[in-house]
Amino acid sequence: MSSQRPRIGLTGGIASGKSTVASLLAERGALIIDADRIVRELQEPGGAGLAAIVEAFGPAMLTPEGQLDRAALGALVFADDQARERLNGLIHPLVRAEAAARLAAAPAEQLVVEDIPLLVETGQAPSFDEVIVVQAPLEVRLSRMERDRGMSREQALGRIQAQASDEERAAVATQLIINDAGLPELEAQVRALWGRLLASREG
Ligand SMILES: CC(C)(COP(=O)(O)OP(=O)(O)OC[C@H]1O[C@@H](n2cnc3c(N)ncnc32)[C@H](O)[C@@H]1O)[C@@H](O)C(=O)NCCC(=O)NCCS
Ligand SMILES: Nc1ncnc2c1ncn2[C@@H]1O[C@H](COP(=O)(O)OP(=O)(O)OP(=O)(O)O)[C@@H](O)[C@H]1O
Repeated sequence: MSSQRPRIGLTGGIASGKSTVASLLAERGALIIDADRIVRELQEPGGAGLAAIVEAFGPAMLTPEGQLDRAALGALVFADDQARERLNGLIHPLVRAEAAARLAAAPAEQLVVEDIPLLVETGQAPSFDEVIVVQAPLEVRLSRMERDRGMSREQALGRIQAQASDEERAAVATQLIINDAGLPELEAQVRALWGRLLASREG
């Protein structure tokens, strides 16, 4: 077995099925580093991310209990490119530092998959040996966002437009997962991918 662990990234547009793919890989033994989860931890009261957000956008971004008002910040940044870029500039360096620390601390024998929704947007693709891209049809993604997150179609489209296109992500993918059918079909693709990742590690 090679001693050098491959760097594996997992990405895809909002509601494409990334977290589902991450869970299926975790079931097979991958360690998942979840960028969205790191963001949420940084945004807890007392976290460096929340302090930076309040400094940049003001106390209107807090609920009366002192938590991040996600709806208020989301309404601002998904309607205003400049505000979103400012938020990204504050949060992304903190996320990268925390992800790097977790990667360094991971057991050497375990395959680590970094689930990073904005991997392509943040220009990180060249740092990865593998870029797994999950894609699902636009209509399916929109109805998931309306169903699961109670978003209007306009809000859902605003988020999709704040991200890279399917073509941009496909251009840097080493593995495309097309999530356009049911869970058994998705599982079959993940099983094949896992076999290839293990084989390339051993090869
Ligand atoms: C704006 C916030 C408060 C909205 O919170 P909310 O609970 O509504 O959404 P959540 O955090 O669950 O994000 C859901 C999805 O939205 C998309 N998204 C989130 N932030 C961004 C962004 N800055 N640009 C483009 N898409 C984004 C991603 O696909 C993400 O998976 C939150 O997304 C946030 O703090 N974003 C900034 C940090 C970031 O860039 N996160 C993305 C992954 S590193
Ligand atoms: N093949 C599938 N068949 C049925 N439901 C699916 C399938 N793939 C994903 N889903 C469902 O679609 C929803 C969105 O999937 P998931 O949370 O994995 O997407 P995501 O890309 O991680 O989303 P986000 O960007 O919002 O974090 C979930 O409710 C999930 O159970």
